[in-house]
Amino acid sequence: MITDAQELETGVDDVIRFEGVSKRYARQHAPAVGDLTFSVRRGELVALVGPSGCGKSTILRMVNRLVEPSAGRIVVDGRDTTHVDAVTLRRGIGYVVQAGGLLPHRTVRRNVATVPRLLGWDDAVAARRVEELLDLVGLDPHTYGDRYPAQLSGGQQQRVGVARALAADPPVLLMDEPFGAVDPVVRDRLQTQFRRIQTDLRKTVLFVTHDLDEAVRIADRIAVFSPGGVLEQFADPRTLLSAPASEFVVEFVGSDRGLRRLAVTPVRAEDLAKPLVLAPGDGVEYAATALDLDGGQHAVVLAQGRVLGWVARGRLRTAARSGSRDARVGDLVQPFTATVPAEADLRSAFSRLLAQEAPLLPVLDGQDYVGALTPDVVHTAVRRDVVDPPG
Ligand SMILES: Nc1ncnc2c1ncn2[C@@H]1O[C@H](COP(=O)(O)OP(=O)(O)OP(=O)(O)O)[C@@H](O)[C@H]1O
Repeated sequence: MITDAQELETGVDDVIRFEGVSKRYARQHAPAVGDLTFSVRRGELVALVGPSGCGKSTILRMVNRLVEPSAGRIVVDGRDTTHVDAVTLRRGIGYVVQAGGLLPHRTVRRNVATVPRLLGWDDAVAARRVEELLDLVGLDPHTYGDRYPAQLSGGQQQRVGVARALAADPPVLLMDEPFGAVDPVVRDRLQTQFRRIQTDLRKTVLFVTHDLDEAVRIADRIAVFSPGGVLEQFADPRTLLSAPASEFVVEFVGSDRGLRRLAVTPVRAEDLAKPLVLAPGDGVEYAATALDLDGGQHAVVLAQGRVLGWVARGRLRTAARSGSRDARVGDLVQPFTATVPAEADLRSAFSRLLAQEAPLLPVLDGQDYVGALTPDVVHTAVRRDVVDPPG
């Protein structure tokens, strides 16, 4: 039992706090984790990354006391975990492992209901909760509820694992390589879906992954560890990629960190290109002259604030030279096959740009045109982060 006297002060927002925590396994010469101090705020997703054997799983498993620290203490929600009965502690903390860690002889429903049953929930309440959670993770309860884990794909098993960890609505989730056992396409989908769930539920999450790109995509902050569980840097993804704090982190994030940074760099209105804007009714002679004066190679064609497409300077010149007095910009306009939402990140925006023929893409805030994305815009935005790192 926890008494008020045992409640420990934490920073208002700290839900998990490591205070000088070390772990030395029996018969191991070097510590797996050495003198670790850091904390995770309420509603935050922190990814633990680092090379194999650097102590990530050990750190995670000390939170729910599957591994006991050799020194220091871990405070969860204001309580020193060593003062909480380990079984009670574990029931209050969701735990997701690779491949879902499902019980093979239990149906999906029974797997998800594991903790509610242990907590003695009423059967009807638990059953309702199970349906709700399967829906949340995108599995139709009627189709999948009565299947056994072996009758599911890897990605589906993983989703059941997430549903099971969320079943008793724990404030804290520990996830150990949860998407490690599925192929990259499924992994991508699971990450997106989990990020969406997390935006709604705002759990406090510790997430172990080998995959730096996964961490960059889903984490609010990333903790990079070197062998011996040494915390090298703890920062938001953009700062980590823009301003690595040590040689070890530079090496770990790799020479392509500029590319990785695209995923966490927003498209900013002030960076966008502002090509000449024409109307479909403008005559081609006027348009060709205007574009010459503007100095750009392309113009965007708008009608009542809506994007119709683009025209190239060369095409306008040719049409103007051919002397057709009635020719209008609207006759030459080429539609965009894609647009970029203003809230997009540069990685998705740039990949849309690469996938189509036009040398620029319109960026839209809702339906409104706010500027154009070009390769130069991408370059400027990424360079700015290097010169002027965030945070
Ligand atoms: N039960 C154990 N007994 C002895 N040594 C252990 C035990 N569990 C882990 N270790 C050692 O502790 C160190 C850290 O292991 P841990 O599994 O925490 O690392 P990790 O970063 O999660 O590795 P990986 O990314 O490969 O899963 C390793 O050197 C490992 O061999």
